[in-house]
Amino acid sequence: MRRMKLPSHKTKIVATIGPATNSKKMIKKLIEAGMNVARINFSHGTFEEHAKIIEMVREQSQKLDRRVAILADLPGLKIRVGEIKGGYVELERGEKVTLTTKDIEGDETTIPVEYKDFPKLVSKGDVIYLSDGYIVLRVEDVKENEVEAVVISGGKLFSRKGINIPKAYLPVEAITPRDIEIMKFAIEHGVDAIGLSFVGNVYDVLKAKSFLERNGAGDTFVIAKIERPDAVRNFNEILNAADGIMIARGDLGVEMPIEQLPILQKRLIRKANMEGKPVITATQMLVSMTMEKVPTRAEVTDVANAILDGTDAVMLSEETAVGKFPIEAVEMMARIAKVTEEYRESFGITRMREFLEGTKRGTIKEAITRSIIDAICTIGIKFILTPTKTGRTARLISRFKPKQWILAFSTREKVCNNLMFSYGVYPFCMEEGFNENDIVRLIKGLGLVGSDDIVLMTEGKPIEKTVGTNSIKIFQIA
Ligand SMILES: Nc1ncnc2c1ncn2[C@@H]1O[C@H](COP(=O)(O)OP(=O)(O)OP(=O)(O)O)[C@@H](O)[C@H]1O
Ligand SMILES: CC(=O)C(=O)O
Ligand SMILES: [K+]
Ligand SMILES: [Mg+2]
Repeated sequence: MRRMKLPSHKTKIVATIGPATNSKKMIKKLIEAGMNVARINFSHGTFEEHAKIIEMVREQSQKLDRRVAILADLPGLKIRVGEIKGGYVELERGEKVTLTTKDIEGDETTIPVEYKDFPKLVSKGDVIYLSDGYIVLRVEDVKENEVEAVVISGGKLFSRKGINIPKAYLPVEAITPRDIEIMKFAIEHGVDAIGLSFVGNVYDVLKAKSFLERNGAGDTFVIAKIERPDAVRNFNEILNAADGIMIARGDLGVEMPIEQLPILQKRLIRKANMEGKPVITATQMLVSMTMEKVPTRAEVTDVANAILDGTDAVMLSEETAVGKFPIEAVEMMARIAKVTEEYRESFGITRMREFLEGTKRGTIKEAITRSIIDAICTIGIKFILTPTKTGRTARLISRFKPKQWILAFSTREKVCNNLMFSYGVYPFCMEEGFNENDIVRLIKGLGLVGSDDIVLMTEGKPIEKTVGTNSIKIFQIA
């Protein structure tokens, strides 16, 4: 009998693949260390490189028999610095620099900006943030093709770093022509999920969703990245339309007063949890591990707190894309998750019940998933088994963060992959027409259950006008 071992952590780990990890060997190690979602940041690299990464992730995931979802993160409206001679320049306080829209190689005095209308976005006195706010400039003069500025806070500026002008009104659509090209590429390569950067309102999400649908990829997840104040203001509608959200703290921490981030993170996670939509907490979680083998105490605590806030997934960016210790960073997250999750039960269920208390969410699935929680608090249940068409039932159970694994069974590969964004859900891809006996046979065969174990299974028996999950049963394995 093949004995299967479930992962040691229920929190999902998203790792960005970059120059430090884009080889078969490193991808294999990332998966073994606990990576559940491979993120490709389309702001960097070429389609050729991206295609190779996708192929390697699929191949290694199959070889190791460990499911990994692929998230294509679009560049969106982010304005960026162009190429700089030698990779970076050192900007010093008080120096004058010219930001030009001409396509040149940058140096100490002239920095190229990859956005033609850049001078139209700023006026004298405006503050410009480079590299996630690490470097600050003030505008002195605006010309047709360039902006003169003075350095208020200096540092090393690397090629292709981001530019934020928090006050600027961006007149362009959140989904750029380049994003459309990338979505086409993503569809061709069967990517599971799209990360929509800088969404401002629900229409940005709906546009992306309808583009995917029109191109036969309506089952691709759309993760709305919350990284500007508009998105916070319009959060409820965005959440409603998106399949999941990412708290993109990098840009968010520049676009909004940074001290508001902790409370905002908690509020957004709570709302996403209540709707049963997966939420990823992103950026700088273990950033010191880009250079060091051991993270700071503050970083370890940040990961643990995000988990206690109710995040489904935690994300690594430069730590795994360009860092010196990518594997150690994933292993570190897995360790923090494992230990923290043991303490969350008293938090998770009680808290979610409190949140939902008094909210009338009159759907059958809502009632069913709430009663599952009653059941698992009453009797020792080994697993929650959920056959699912769209993954929705599994996600609604996942929001309570039960201590039992939620084993989800679906015939659709994409549905299974996208359950890799949800806390505590372990998906199995099944043959068309599978039934409840097939599920029991499978988990018995894998050694996940033995005789006398009690399991809970959700069911969807069509009756009258009702389709989808409409009942639960609790039974003992023979
Ligand atoms: N594929 C890559 N090639 C080169 N550098 C990369 C790559 N991926 C990430 N990086 C580096 O790691 C840093 C952090 O990664 P991250 O994915 O958060 O990107 P970002 O540029 O901050 O943008 P975004 O806000 O669009 O996600 C980047 O700024 C870049 O320096
Ligand atoms: C991930 C990302 O885009 C950010 O933190 O800004
Ligand atoms: K991006
Ligand atoms: Mg961002």
